[in-house]
Amino acid sequence: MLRSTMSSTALLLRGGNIARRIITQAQAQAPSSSSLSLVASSSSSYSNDHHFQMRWNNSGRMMSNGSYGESIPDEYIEELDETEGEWIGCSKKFLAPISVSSRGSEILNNPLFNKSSAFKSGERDRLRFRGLLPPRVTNMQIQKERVLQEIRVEESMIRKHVILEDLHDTNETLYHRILVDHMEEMAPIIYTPTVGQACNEFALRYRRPRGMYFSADDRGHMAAMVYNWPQPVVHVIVVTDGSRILGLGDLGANGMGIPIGKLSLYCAAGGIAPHRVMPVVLDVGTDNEALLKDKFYLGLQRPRLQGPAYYHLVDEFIQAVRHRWPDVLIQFEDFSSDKAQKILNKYRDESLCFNDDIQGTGATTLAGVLGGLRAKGEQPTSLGDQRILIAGAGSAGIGVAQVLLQAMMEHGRTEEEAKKCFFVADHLGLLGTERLHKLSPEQAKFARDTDGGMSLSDIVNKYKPTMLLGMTAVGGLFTEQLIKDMAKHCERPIIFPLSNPTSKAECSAKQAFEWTDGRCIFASGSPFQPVHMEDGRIFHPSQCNNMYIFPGLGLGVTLCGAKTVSDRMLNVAAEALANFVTEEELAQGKVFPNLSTIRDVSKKVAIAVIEEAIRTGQASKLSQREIADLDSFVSKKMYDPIYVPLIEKRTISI
Ligand SMILES: NC(=O)C1=CN([C@@H]2O[C@H](COP(=O)(O)OP(=O)(O)OC[C@H]3O[C@@H](n4cnc5c(N)ncnc54)[C@H](OP(=O)(O)O)[C@@H]3O)[C@@H](O)[C@H]2O)C=CC1
Ligand SMILES: CC(=O)C(=O)O
Ligand SMILES: [Mg+2]
Repeated sequence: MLRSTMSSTALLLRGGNIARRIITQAQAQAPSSSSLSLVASSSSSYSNDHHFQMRWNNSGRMMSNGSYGESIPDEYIEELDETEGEWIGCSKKFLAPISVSSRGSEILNNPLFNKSSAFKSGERDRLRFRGLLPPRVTNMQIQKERVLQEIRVEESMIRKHVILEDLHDTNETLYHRILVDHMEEMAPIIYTPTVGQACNEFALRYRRPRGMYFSADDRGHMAAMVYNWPQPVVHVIVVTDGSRILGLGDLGANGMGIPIGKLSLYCAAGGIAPHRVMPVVLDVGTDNEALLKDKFYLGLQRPRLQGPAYYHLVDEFIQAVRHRWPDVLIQFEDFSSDKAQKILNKYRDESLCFNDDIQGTGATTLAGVLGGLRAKGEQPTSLGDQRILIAGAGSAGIGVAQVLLQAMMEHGRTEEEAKKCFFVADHLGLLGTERLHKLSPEQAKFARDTDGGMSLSDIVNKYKPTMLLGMTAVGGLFTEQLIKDMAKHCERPIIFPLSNPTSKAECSAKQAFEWTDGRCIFASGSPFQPVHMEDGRIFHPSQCNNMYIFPGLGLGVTLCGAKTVSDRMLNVAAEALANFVTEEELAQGKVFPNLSTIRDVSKKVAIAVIEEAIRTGQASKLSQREIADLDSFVSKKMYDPIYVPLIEKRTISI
């Protein structure tokens, strides 16, 4: 955008490219200007909130915020000239420099700032590490190719994971660039299924600190401990107590791999800046016998805290982080189901938090189910006509049931009518009212008056469900007979084995397609390869994983300043995700968009969530101008991993 007056020209720019060329362009357009102003909104890197101005006058003098000026150093211009970037709209994208107080090897050892061989010669001099790097300067593209080559020649998924996490610990910008550009290939490495193995082997492979640990021994210290975190502002925390990591059970402090993996997705898929996230393990001990005896295990080797002592510890942690960062979003992740719902119920109305396994999974599955109905040529309103068998009555199973129930009610069903659509089973069979006293209030809602204890197989044959959703963490639970019975009663059954990692999936994609002769609509928690049938048909399984919801949900609520995460927000997030699936994808049997589009998905989810926040008066941070163009506002705020010029703090302060 170019604003011009008689005496000055201001360019409003975003992102990054070449300062000198911008100035030249502006001079050409406004040759009579006596001064030029570049207003660079640094949404591009490091920050969702840095915003500063740099001004140059026509004789090449640079003034920061108009108040202080000096000549632009030649090497600085040269460096910006060489910077990669792209044009945005009619204007040049400008890389807003980051001023740093560190120097020399401190910068090279800081993964947020390090660019390794991509540091230009001017930066090497100014920041005093000339000679500490090999002389040849390469760009990010070359670096990316080298890492991709290293990953691709490696066959073991865990070794690929190690390569990527090493990069994460040394150069976050390159790490996130690779995730953004190759999400489909990288997600199974940094996330499910490989993150399961990474957690199992976390202590063995421990290298560098990442995240924070609050342990049972830290009681009374947490309010002070939060100030040990080096970043002044945190937007998103993912916290686990390690008690139910994927479907792998109690992994104690080894569960740290999950918050780290989820937050990588927050940055790459959701556009939250990496220095604004904090992975956390609440180490309350472990009941995993093997870990209690493992000499390499790094968590507390004692039984888990239980009862009031456990909840006091959780509370101390929440109060501590809220004290330092009142607006931070807390995502509860992989807490065992007995604790998960209680913690959520306690904090959900008073602070910005949600439980990903309950609510994120619920919203994601709703989107998949709506996609499935579309694929069958049915309207969303037909949701309330479905018969839904949910195997697994833990956080995930009940979370999905709650979100689907809510959606049915939004489509006009009463709660009593909607509840009749559900058949929820645990390892004792169908939840029935005869064991209400043993069920949580959330489970009790789905208990049926008749047939309590009925097996999955009997439920399928008696009630002829149209959907079979698995959240049991029991690999192979969906047998050939069960799936064939589903297909006998329903032309196009929706079959979602959602347990993670792959070894815990209730059935594989190949099994589901083969046993239904290709008629099922399939999605799984962990990814499966396309299935090639003997008759030559190819089926494309989708991945139904909460990664499609939480990054956008988090982006939306943190950008708009929401105080809580409401049920409606989950519902609109699910609809935004469902609407993103194209007719072409549906025709291929996919009910989720391709992972390569996940940043766009997250943007749409964030916008839907913000619109809901605006509707309910929760969007306290937004100006009228931002509200008027949410698409551009959210796009601008999304972190994009590109190298930003580093300058010494004394030159310009942000
Ligand atoms: N795809 C995704 O996005 C997500 C997937 N998940 C996955 O879902 C799974 C479950 O998570 P969560 O709910 O927290 O775990 P829980 O352990 O709390 O729940 C598991 C449930 O499965 C039941 N179950 C166990 N065996 C059987 C059986 N043979 N038949 C029927 N039900 C059985 C358990 O019953 P009982 O209590 O009686 O033993 C329990 O109700 C995990 O594998 C997790 O990775 C979770 C979140 C998101
Ligand atoms: C995906 C996820 O959150 C889980 O399996 O727990
Ligand atoms: Mg989880």
